[in-house]
Amino acid sequence: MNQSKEQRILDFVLQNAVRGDPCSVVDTIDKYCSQKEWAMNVGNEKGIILDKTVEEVNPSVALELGTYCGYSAVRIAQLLKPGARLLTVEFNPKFAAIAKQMIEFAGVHDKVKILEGPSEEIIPQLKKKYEVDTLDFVFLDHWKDRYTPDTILIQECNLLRKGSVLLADNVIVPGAPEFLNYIRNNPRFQCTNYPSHLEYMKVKDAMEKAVFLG
Ligand SMILES: Cc1ncnc2c1ncn2[C@@H]1O[C@H](/C=C/CNC(=O)c2cc(-c3ccc(F)cc3)cc(O)c2O)C[C@H]1O
Ligand SMILES: [Mg+2]
Repeated sequence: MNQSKEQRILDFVLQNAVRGDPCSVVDTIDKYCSQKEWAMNVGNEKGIILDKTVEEVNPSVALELGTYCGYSAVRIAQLLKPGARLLTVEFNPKFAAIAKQMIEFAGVHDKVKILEGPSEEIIPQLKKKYEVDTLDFVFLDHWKDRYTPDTILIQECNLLRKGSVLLADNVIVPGAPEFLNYIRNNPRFQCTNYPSHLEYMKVKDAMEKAVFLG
């Protein structure tokens, strides 16, 4: 049975990266996806924006929507303080299995929990089933038409506190126009746009940061 692209990315990491070294895992995925096969990892240019935001927030509890191969989960996890945790949501079991192996190889599995299922089912379970009080940081990188409904759902589930930070990938390409309209016109959020480029390409993209004002 021929391999998937995601399996080829994982195999390349297992053969070329350094076990237990998150940086080498991230760099190895970037090497593969820039030289061999493009894939929708946040990439290094937008990854630096992600890193700076995570360092600024220094979250105790972080949520990621759209794990995919685990690239951004590894980036986020390596920046977390002791005792802090990342919950990452992925509904494709094949991607979840790849990401699990990627995260374990990187040595950050004690900080990351992959929650398998659709975000609209997982988000309402965060408080009771996953013992979340509030979310300090949310990275949105799943289907772009889910950014708005899930941001609304997160608020309805009382998961944000004053100062919680949302960071959304791809607000230019593929684009999340409805989300930008919603979040920029919502007085409960303070928004900042970070122009960048699509991962591994010269195409313009951007990330949007939204701070919840309470
Ligand atoms: C609702 C829900 N719940 C749980 N997991 C969910 C979910 N929706 C998607 N997911 C999971 O997240 C991942 C999906 C991410 C969607 N991301 C994208 O579609 C995406 C697409 C591009 C892109 C840009 C230019 C092009 F020409 C082509 C593609 C670039 C990116 O950075 C992306 O994140 C995998 C999927 O199984
Ligand atoms: Mg993305």
